[in-house]
Amino acid sequence: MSATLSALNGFRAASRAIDKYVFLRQLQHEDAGVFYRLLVNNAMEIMPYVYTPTVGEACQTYHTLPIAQQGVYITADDKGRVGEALRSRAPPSLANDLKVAVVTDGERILGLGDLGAGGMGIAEGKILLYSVCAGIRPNQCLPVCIDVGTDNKSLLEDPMYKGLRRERLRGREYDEVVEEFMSEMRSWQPRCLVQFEDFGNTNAFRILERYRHRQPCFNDDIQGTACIALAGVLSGLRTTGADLTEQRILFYGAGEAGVGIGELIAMALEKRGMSHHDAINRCYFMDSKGLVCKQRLDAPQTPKHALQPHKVAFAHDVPYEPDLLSAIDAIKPTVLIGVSTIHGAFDERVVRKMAAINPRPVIMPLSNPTSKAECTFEQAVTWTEGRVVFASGSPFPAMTYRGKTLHPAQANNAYVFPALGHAAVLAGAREVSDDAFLAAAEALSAMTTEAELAAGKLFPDFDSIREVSHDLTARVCELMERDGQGVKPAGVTDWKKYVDSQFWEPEPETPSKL
Ligand SMILES: O=C([O-])CC(=O)C(=O)O
Ligand SMILES: [Mg+2]
Repeated sequence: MSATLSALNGFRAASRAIDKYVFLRQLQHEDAGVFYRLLVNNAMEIMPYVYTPTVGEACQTYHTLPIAQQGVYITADDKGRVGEALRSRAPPSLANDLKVAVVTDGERILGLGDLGAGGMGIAEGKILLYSVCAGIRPNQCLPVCIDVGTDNKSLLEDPMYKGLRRERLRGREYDEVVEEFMSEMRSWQPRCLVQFEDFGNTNAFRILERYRHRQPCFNDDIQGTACIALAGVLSGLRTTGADLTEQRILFYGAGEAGVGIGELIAMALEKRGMSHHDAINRCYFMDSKGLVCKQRLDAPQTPKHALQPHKVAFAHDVPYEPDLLSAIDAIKPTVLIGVSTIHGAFDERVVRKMAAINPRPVIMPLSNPTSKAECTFEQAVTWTEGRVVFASGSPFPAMTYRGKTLHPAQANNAYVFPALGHAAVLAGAREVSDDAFLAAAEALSAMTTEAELAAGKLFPDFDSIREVSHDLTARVCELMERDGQGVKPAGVTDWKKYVDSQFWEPEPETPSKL
């Protein structure tokens, strides 16, 4: 039996999801060749165990797992010498050849909150997808966790916890650590991308604004999620035959994902001829205090209703609504997007209300992992009598309803961030603009076939992820060149051929191992 097949059997034999994760991580350490071949050849089956949702559990228990750390820790104690620490801890092969770093500070891991140094698991999980989906060589990739402490009390009290035992660094000192890190990354750029992952809301928006025009970087939770969600909405509308300009979109949750999606949808509407004001007015947000609206801007004297800066653009002149049901009644949304991390928030009354006002309600419970999803696929199908157009953040199984097999769509960021990142590297982009995310969303939706749409799949089959990423990478390179952000390397005439020549393939199985 081949080593890859025997590894596949071992993977399948592990019973719990976390055991499969540990099995794969040990394989990665012991035989990277077999590990990558296994992932590339079985992406759809294996992805949920190295990535969302299982990676969430791995981050929660990271310090207890029998796995070898792949990434590099930078800690608050490295302040003043972060660059040196990064260089000395990264594998020597990366010294002159680093293409992508995924960095987190562990403050908001998926919807699970502050997991401190356990956040390393998410950086290690996401970085794999650059190789498996978008063909960047594994030895040109680096996961990084900036450990500035944690505000998670149970971790601080856990004798096994290996991260810094202190409250999170904040303010100027925090910014200085990040600045030192980004400044060192500049020494590898422009042909090297930084992906920010799972930072807390306030830092995520601030850091992105500070660096997005300075060097090639993006935030996956704001921009990557926006891209895949917009692609899902566009495909959903292909299914129902409606137009984006006719939609009213209600977001339950107003953090990184929600605001990122709202801004990208507004850009898509502007491209279709709407004014900025009208476009922004199609997106409504609920946060934990109720509907985001102008009244809350005008009443800063009630601090419990005050709005954080990233929500202000969406504070429309509409009456305040205290809860989701009353907001649905008032706004009559055609699309409902869950980015709240509140399990079960789309309960039977909410989903039935969406079904009562829309012949084909678009419902997207995007919160991760599965335990945080606003509703399940089965609930959405049952409560809408099979009329829902559905995409979730974490995977759900297909189901039979009234004799028909229905497939859920998974709005998986993995469709977009690896391709966007690889494009930025190949085009030597000086920055990654929102136009690139908009173009990728439209292209990804257009790649979904009529047959896939008819089966409920709003995205191309995940088993074709390498072809999809290849195509997206080339298109985004073209756009970056056209917009003057990137350039063709000397001697290159055709982006598709160039992407092809740069697309890493895992080593084939050697005959001696057969
Ligand atoms: O990991 C995912 O699938 C999506 C994501 O970035 C998050 O939920 O933070
Ligand atoms: Mg994330």
